[in-house]
Amino acid sequence: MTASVRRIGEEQKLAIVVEQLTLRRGKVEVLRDLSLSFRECSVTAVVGPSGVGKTTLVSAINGLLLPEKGRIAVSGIGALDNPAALKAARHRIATIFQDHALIGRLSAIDNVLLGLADMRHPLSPLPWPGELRLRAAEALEQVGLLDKAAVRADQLSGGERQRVGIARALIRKPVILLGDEPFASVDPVLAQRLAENFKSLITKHGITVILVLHQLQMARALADRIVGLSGGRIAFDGPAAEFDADAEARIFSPAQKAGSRAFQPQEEM
Ligand SMILES: Nc1ncnc2c1ncn2[C@@H]1O[C@H](COP(=O)(O)OP(=O)(O)OP(=O)(O)O)[C@@H](O)[C@H]1O
Repeated sequence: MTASVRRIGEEQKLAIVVEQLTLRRGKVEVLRDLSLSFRECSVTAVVGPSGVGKTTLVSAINGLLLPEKGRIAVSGIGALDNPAALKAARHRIATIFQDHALIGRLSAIDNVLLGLADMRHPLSPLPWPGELRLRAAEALEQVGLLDKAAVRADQLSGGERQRVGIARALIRKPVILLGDEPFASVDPVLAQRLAENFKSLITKHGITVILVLHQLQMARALADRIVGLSGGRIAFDGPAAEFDADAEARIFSPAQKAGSRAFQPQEEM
């Protein structure tokens, strides 16, 4: 066992340790020898050009992608390298997905309850118990959507669906919350409100949060720390307040700022 993975049991302040992580998607090596750790109750924004591997990193932390090399350890669980650890991680980590991943024909509240799907048989015909419905209603209230609880997800706006996705993550009372562009489809004014509400929720519940964010203004406002990825590696790692124009330029080349994909991941030899 390597030093930083051992440290997770001893150093309570670390919630997650990523150590020398290398991950390939198809034939492309997306993340290369990446090491970083996340302190408990911290809010980290992961930024970088399109295709740089932000989603890949989040998917590795929530156990959806297994590292090819290196390891990921979560406080209280240890390395996520066996089925028992991955199962335990699923109980502690919740993820808000980029595409919301809602079921259109189900109501908002039933979609929120899907966050607890592992608590009962997936084909159970029984209604959800009252106390869990109450918990779902509370989660909807936290994102300001209680009045839409009975509305089908496919009749909600993009921003409302996004908020249902956030409520579905919150209902799990996660210790670690991962978000892949959680405010992407919300208009800027609502995104600002939602982000403020979100920040007070995570502060209140002492959750360790890692968010992939495209909007740098949002990253600076929401996060304590920014991690900037470029070329499969960490190009910036520091307090959000220090993520200045130079750091931004280092990560986003002018071509990428204009929307083209200048980043070319290293092809397999
Ligand atoms: N299922 C997959 N199979 C093969 N390659 C993939 C797969 N998913 C992603 N990739 C590739 O892996 C690389 C990293 O993708 P990833 O989604 O992690 O990037 P990202 O930084 O989150 O991008 P974006 O900001 O556009 O969401 C990209 O080059 C992408 O094309």
